[in-house]
Amino acid sequence: MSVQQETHGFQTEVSQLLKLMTHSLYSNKEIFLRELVSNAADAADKLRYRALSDADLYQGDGELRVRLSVDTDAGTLTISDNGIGMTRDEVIEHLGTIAKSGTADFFSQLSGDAAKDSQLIGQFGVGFYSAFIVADKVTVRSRAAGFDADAGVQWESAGEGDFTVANIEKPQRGTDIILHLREEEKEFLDEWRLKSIIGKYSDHISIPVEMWQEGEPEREEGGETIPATEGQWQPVNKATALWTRNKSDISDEEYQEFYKHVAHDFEDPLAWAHNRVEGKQEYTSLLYIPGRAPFDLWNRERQQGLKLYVQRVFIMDDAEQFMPQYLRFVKGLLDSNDLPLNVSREILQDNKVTQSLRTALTKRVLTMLERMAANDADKYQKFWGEFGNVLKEGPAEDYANKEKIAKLLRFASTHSDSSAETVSLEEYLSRAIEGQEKIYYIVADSYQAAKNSPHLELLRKKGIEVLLMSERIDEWLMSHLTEFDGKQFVSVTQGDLQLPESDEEKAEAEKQAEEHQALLSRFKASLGDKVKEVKISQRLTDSPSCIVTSEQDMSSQMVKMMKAMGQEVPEVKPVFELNLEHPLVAKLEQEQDEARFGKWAELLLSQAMLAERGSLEDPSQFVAQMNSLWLELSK
Ligand SMILES: Nc1ncnc2c1ncn2[C@@H]1O[C@H](COP(=O)(O)OP(=O)(O)OP(=O)(O)O)[C@@H](O)[C@H]1O
Repeated sequence: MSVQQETHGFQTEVSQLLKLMTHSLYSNKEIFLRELVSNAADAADKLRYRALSDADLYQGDGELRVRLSVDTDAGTLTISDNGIGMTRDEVIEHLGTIAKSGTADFFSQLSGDAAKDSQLIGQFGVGFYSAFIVADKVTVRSRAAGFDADAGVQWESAGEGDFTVANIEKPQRGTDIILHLREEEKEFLDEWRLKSIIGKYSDHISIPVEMWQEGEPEREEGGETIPATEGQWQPVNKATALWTRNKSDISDEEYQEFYKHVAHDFEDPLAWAHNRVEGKQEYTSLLYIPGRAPFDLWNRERQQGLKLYVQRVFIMDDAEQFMPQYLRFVKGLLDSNDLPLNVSREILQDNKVTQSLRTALTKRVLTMLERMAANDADKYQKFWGEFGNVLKEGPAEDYANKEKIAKLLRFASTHSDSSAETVSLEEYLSRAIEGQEKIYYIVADSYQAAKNSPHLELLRKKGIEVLLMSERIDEWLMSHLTEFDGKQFVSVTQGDLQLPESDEEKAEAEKQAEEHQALLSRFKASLGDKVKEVKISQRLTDSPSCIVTSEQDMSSQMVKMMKAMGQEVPEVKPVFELNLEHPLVAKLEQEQDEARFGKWAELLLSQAMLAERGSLEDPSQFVAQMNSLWLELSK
């Protein structure tokens, strides 16, 4: 008997997800069981946690477990737990909406191409809704811990546009998920098939997953009477929390499956580190590097962090205090013996134990990445492709580990002709030329702009490698990364390059500066306060001129970034550099007409500004000047 039946529509994204799932996950249908058992285990964890402060919640039933049962006549498979359960409001909220921020954006990216979308959906996680991969109707009966039998609720849906909810009597606490299997999915009624799926995906779940074992009548065997046995629920998984077992007893597959449970991911992780620490601090950690960035990695409201256990008892999901922001992609768990069982987010916030755990775990992740980089370059490259831009936040956030993080960075460079970020700083230094004391880099709007920048000309000629950066985060990174292995970073668009040069070269440069002092002064007089200074360039071979910013000023790239964020930026006057070898500059030196000289000088400056900044304050003036000179020349 049910009362107060209501019909609700699914949130649009849920309807989209349901449609997509049935089309794109057909090749790996059995994962629905992993997802539902994983939810049941989470529900047990949550109840155990709540019961720490209110033992009455167990209502005399503290043996938490999941049970699978089949009804071959009805064609149903039921996954039943005695965990925390759900109230009517919770059922409506949790099984009708997706509570992740950024979900709508995510769905707007889907292409309609099943193969592509199934890749994306793995990033998203399907959880409960995976029930509809194999069922054409799903009934959920739940009763929240702490309520009486008449507070049960029933949810039912055919997975199309809507679901119904009604109040019911439910004698036991917890949740039953009843799958009305599609005609072609009846294989999931088979006991052996179910056992093998549980063995494959759910061995590591810390509560028992049980199936009913029929009793046997009394029988005679070899003249002996074997007494009748009664039917009973039998566990079919190992039911010990994976991280409490010995490393040597755990297979890679088990680690991988456990990852999918804690991370709600579909794909295998790239690497993991499982450590038990005893002594002053006692804890076990199991940390994973995912194989792919989640869809909401850059979403500020995204939940992140480790699952926290205290003495084997689940305390909370997404404990973000144990990892710095720049390692926010790390998944896994921490089981501490030093934190109190009643620990809350507030207590964690400024707690000494938290601090030292965070330091230790950060180090573990960095070591894991170092190992990956050293032992499996391909894998590391995959990691870098997914999470490199997050790791670049590291030097700004974590001063103590700056050098370690710097070693893990990868860049594009003039050494290869590819935009792929593969060059490490150690590799860069191993190719430094004789006398090169600096690490040269350029930050530009795109790889092409960086690669073709006139500022690189002389360095190219001298065979000095330059790191080419063009990600949004790079300017920020470089404002915090000032040296590596005792060598300073130098932006090729800023200040003095301090290139290695011989005594003759030095003497030659000084001589040139003296000889052409008049030209420099003429330029300065003509351009006035449009420029800070006019200099002979050390960087150019092919271009006539370029602008650079002096070391104390904000770089052009930083100015652009601040402006894009709507910030006021003080005007930065460029240093104007001339290439004396260039015929245009040589010609100008001969120019007698001061007015004409002025026009040429302006034009050169505008060109250099355009090449460096990508835009001009007054583009139409530039065009007019150009046209007028052109006309004059063509006379
Ligand atoms: N067996 C259950 N007992 C109690 N609550 C449950 C159960 N199954 C699901 N829920 C509730 O429904 C919510 C949604 O479940 P769902 O599996 O869709 O997402 P999730 O587990 O939060 O994350 P993911 O989608 O990544 O698996 C859960 O967070 C939980 O609150």
